[in-house]
Amino acid sequence: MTLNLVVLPGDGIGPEVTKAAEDVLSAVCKGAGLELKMSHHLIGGIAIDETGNPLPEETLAACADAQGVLLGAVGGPKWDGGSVRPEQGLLRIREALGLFTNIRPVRVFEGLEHLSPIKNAAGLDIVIVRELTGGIYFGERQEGDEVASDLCTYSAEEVRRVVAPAFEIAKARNGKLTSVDKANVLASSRLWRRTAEAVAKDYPEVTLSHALVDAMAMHLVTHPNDFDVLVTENMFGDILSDEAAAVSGSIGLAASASLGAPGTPGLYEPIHGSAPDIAGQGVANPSGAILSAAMFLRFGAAREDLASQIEAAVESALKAGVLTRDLGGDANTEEITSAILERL
Ligand SMILES: NC(=O)c1ccc[n+]([C@@H]2O[C@H](COP(=O)([O-])OP(=O)(O)OC[C@H]3O[C@@H](n4cnc5c(N)ncnc54)[C@H](O)[C@@H]3O)[C@@H](O)[C@H]2O)c1
Ligand SMILES: CC(C)[C@H](C(=O)O)[C@@H](O)C(=O)O
Ligand SMILES: [Mg+2]
Repeated sequence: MTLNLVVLPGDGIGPEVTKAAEDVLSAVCKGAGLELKMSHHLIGGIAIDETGNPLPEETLAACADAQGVLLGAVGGPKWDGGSVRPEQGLLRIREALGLFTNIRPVRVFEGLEHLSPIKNAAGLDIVIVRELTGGIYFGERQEGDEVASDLCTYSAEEVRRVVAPAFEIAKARNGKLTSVDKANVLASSRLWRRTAEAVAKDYPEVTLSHALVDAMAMHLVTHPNDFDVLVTENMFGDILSDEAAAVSGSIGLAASASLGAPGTPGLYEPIHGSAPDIAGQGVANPSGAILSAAMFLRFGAAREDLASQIEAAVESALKAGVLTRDLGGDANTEEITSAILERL
């Protein structure tokens, strides 16, 4: 069997962390007798520099043909203020591939409990399911000098199609789902809540509760262990997932999978950005990218066994104290990657 993966390294630390993830994927596939074909394409700032377009047609065509896409990160100060922005490439690829479900697991790894900024995070293991192709990110935008607006629109179908997989994930875990919204203010959130309630009827084994996003932001730093699976709209999910990742010790640890209709290619990327402050130094934490590669094997290749192998190797390297700077250590990207490779 051949796995066909498109790699989009992007900007800043993107190429540093995707290189580490590629090395790990190659090793695991080789060990399992799987052929892994990888091709590299442009996205983000580097794509603007080379083609004027943050998502060249050629990149999109390659992604549409692949089994999965591994992305590093896009953006950076070089392109800030320009009329074309690297982030547009990322939003366009999510939209073009129809990646409406973004799965962002967050865990406090054994041995790293002390790195959490909160005292009761030990054992944290939650999954944030973020809607990824709707809401304020994709609504009508008006940008004037004195007035600007971004419209947040959701249809019931857009809510249903992301809430349903969140229920599936909750059903396979502890049967607990929290839907996060701002239903005390926003009409789109009231539709979100009603729709979640309607979908709940198909999942009698899952207990659905609701939380307002401001309170949820607080719960994540006071008693995050009370939660298991969260589902929420695009912007709330963006913010809460960075917060949850910080609670786990570092944003460098957090992975994600963005999925669309069955049979279509998913996008696998760490949740962090291009980290311009450390780019080019070889010190970025590649764990989020490597764990995203594991999610590719799980969701894009149906190889749960190989995904678990990678996750166990990452956990073991971290537990052994091979830590990058963001985790208080002095290992560089290459050293943590080697430690993970040794454990595979
Ligand atoms: N998916 C993406 O491509 C993505 C995601 C978020 C931000 N961005 C873009 O990235 C650029 C920088 O954004 P930002 O600074 O707000 O967020 P960021 O996630 O890039 O960085 C925030 C902080 O976390 C640190 N950090 C992030 N990833 C790390 C890693 N793997 N190892 C160690 N430390 C890490 C950085 O050094 C920085 O101090 C912006 O242009 C933004 O739009 C892109
Ligand atoms: C870079 C940006 C467009 C992106 C988002 O807001 O979705 C990022 O923050 C993320 O979390 O993937
Ligand atoms: Mg984000």
